[in-house]
Amino acid sequence: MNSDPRQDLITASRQFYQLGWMAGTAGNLSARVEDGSFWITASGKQKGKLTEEDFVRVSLQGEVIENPNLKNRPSAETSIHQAVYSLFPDAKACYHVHSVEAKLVTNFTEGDHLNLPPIEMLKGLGVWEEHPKVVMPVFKNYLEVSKIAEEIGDRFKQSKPDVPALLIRNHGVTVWANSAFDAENYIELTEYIFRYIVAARQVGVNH
Ligand SMILES: CSCCC(=O)C(=O)COP(=O)(O)O
Ligand SMILES: [Zn+2]
Repeated sequence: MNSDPRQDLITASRQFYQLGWMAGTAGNLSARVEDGSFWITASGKQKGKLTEEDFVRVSLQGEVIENPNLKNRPSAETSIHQAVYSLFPDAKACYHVHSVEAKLVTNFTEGDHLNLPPIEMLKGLGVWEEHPKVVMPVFKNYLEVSKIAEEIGDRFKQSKPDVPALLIRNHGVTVWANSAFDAENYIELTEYIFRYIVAARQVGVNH
């Protein structure tokens, strides 16, 4: 585990910003350190040009334990990162982005999950079956973010998801992984899958 993951987070954030997945201040990224606490983007920062001062280190319980700029507040969505790290103790990074497609696909289901197409890219998310029937959980988007985090905890304590990712309706996608490197891959893979779902609809392909 990288003892200070902020440069990895800065690089990933810049790339996602350039791809339009973290437009303006949208999205938040975090990564854990040895003691179980995690560095997370401070709230409201422009995601294309973060510096090490634009992060806050918080404990698994959400207490701020290191803050290079006293004007910083942790991301408004820190409680979701806390829920993810509590549910998945091996997770070392948690990335949340707001692409257009991640929002669009949540309108293709009224239920609490999205069916994923049986495409090769699922292997990158750990699904190696021949004809996979895999879903991604979809959660309601509450103004009170702690309610989203609570519902994530309640649902995933009952049963773990097929893939290390979840959607929040009309909001965005969140992934978690054992390293910052894998979390970046998972964001790229999920975004590809969402683009594929949107494109398949447009040309009338039904899985
Ligand atoms: C313009 S984005 C609205 C808030 C949000 O959903 C987000 O991902 C960024 O919030 P943060 O507090 O982490 O900057
Ligand atoms: Zn968000």
